[in-house]
Amino acid sequence: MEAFEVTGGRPLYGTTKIYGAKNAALPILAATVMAGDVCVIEGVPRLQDVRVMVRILQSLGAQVEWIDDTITVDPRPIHSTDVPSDLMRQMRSSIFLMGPLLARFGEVRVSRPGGCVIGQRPIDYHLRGMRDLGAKVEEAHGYVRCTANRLYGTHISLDFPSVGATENLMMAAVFADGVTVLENVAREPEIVDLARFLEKCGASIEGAGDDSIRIYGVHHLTGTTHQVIPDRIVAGTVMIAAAATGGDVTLEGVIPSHLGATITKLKETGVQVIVDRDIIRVNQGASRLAADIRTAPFPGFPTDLQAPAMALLTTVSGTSVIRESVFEARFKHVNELVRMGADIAVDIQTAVIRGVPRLSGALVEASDLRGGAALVIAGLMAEGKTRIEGLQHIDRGYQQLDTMLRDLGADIVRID
Ligand SMILES: CC(=O)N[C@H]1[C@@H](OP(=O)(O)OP(=O)(O)OC[C@H]2O[C@@H](n3ccc(=O)[nH]c3=O)[C@H](O)[C@@H]2O)O[C@H](CO)[C@@H](O)[C@@H]1O
Ligand SMILES: C=C(OP(=O)(O)O)C(=O)O
Repeated sequence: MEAFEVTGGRPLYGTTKIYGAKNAALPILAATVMAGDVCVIEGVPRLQDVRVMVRILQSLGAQVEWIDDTITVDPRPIHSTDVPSDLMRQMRSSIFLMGPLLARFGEVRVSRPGGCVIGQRPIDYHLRGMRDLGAKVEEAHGYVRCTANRLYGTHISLDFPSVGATENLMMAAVFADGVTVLENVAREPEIVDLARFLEKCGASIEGAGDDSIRIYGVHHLTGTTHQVIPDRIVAGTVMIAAAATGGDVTLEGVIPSHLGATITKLKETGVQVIVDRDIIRVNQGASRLAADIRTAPFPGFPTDLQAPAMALLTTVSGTSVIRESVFEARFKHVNELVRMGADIAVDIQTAVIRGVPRLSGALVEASDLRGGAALVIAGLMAEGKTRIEGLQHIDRGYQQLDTMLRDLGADIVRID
């Protein structure tokens, strides 16, 4: 079993370039199945989830070539609309095949998707939306089958601005007859990136990035070339790691407006953050103050940075409160942080963190992606050695996190 071994106490210093976003690349790769010609997707991170998406596309019949950070998909030979259930189970993003396959072929068969276990994560908004667009949705034996001769534009209002449902329904509506209006939708930058990709292929979409999106149905998409946006969650993780170790790190190739809430919270803890075009520099200031965080859909503080932020707050002076308002069970890292000496009390979706002078290295286990990143940050902060197991979770979303941190001066090795 692979593990990270981290010896804490070394501030991170230097410059790092942020690669493309997993949560943008995955829906865009799924959307290529709707294109009538070859699509070239650039800036794709080398991650386990992307490998799974490539295998799904290949299993459907697409020709896929992956060289460095560029994936070329020829969707024309696709002949299957049945997504293999062993691949469905490996990540949440497998659900993104539902909208595009239904839109192009009028049918799709999927099983329930996997992904981080951070709550129940139902797919009811996706299914209800497909029904509203005119699809017949049948669920049996753990599979969902959607069929439709045609999809029809309609008004859909989400109960909660779900990122995945917004993306899936936006894709499904691209070939629907007439106009589809999606309301109370998510506004995450990854949704805007997906809309930009679809528009380059010939889709007609207005309002992505706002809470209401209009999709004017078209009959055909072409191929295109598209560069995926930088990963704001990886950027935020590195910023928090720099602050937590009292270092001085410059991030290149970022979009600072995607990180507004993260920058604000870091500044509240006394960290100096300097923004200059596509560069962010994080420099640990003199004070390390407590902060209260409430996660929320974009532009609020991202739930994906809740766990890394909690690691940072374990050793600031004073008491911090984190309220996780997006997922009902996203505190699995708490017990592991406590194992390292943190003082954290959880009441349902609220965590109260009382700052302690220092963490101490321990054997801990990641049970989800961002919780795993939090344990790595805690290891960098702690006295002595920390061994982090459960790397399969971390590798789903961070491209060689150990190498990236080692290049910034961290003492971290991957051991078998
Ligand atoms: C691949 C990807 O992009 N993953 C991101 C995406 O996940 P994902 O798209 O799964 O997250 P959602 O925005 O859909 O989930 C938000 C909330 O809505 C609920 N919900 C969602 C759909 C549904 O049909 N019914 C329902 O009740 C969820 O259980 C959750 O409580 O957005 C999350 C919220 O920013 C991020 O943490 C994930 O990193
Ligand atoms: C929760 C995440 O991923 P997924 O939705 O793929 O499980 C994440 O990226 O933090």
